[in-house]
Amino acid sequence: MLTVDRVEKSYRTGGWFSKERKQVLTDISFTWRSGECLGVIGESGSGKSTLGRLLLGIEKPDRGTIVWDGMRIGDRPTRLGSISAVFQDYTSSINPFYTVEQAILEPLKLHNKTGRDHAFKVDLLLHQVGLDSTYRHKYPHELSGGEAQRVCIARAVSTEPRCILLDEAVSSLDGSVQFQVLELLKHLRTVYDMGYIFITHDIQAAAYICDRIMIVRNGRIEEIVDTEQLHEVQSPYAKKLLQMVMT
Ligand SMILES: Nc1ncnc2c1ncn2[C@@H]1O[C@H](COP(=O)(O)OP(=O)(O)OP(=O)(O)O)[C@@H](O)[C@H]1O
Repeated sequence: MLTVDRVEKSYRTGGWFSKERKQVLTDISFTWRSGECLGVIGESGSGKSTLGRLLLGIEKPDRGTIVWDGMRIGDRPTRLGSISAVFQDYTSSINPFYTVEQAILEPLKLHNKTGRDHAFKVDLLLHQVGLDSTYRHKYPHELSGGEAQRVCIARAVSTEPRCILLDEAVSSLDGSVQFQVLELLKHLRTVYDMGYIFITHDIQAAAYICDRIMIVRNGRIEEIVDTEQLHEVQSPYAKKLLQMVMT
């Protein structure tokens, strides 16, 4: 379980010596339950990716705590094997000089988990994301957007984390490919018994894959709602956001 308690985050604006700061996240508290898919939706600039970086321990909050099963997510041993990530920009997510096999093995090496059976493991992961063994020796520039994102997903899954944070992971893909990757994520979730934190501005994609949806506005949580009750959101902002996509 991931518990976020009264998290605040601001960034310095202006130059190095400026004392002015922009508040990006304010009083963020919620819980991610093991195995669930929690959507985080909001308009551009609402602080979704900043929240994602804090949840991954890449950045620290100014105030508040983020705790994974009682341990701080900022501590490397806590997050290794617990949470991994897939980002929107799949082209820069993979080292251009790495083959697909090297890219997939990278996190396993970090975990000292590369055994003699690594070729088998890569084949299995490729198969699970819908790619065949011939992809092992390809380079990123030889992949389509959908294929590259599948490789990123295989890499995120390789260490068998309990949660994958997906930050706009399907947003750059076109319609049918987006749908295929959402289907793949649904499938992998059952195979690996894991959950997701699904950051997106796309309510429809979130509604398709998520159990609960957290609506973020100007760095604050506006509302958290079960996806089944999405049409019953309470706050005027959430209602407006929904109307915009439903019409
Ligand atoms: N490292 C940083 N330094 C300064 N300001 C930042 C930094 N990262 C984010 N911000 C600011 O924080 C605000 C929220 O950005 P963030 O990327 O978290 O929003 P978002 O909801 O993910 O937006 P988008 O959907 O467009 O990616 C923005 O105003 C952004 O300019």
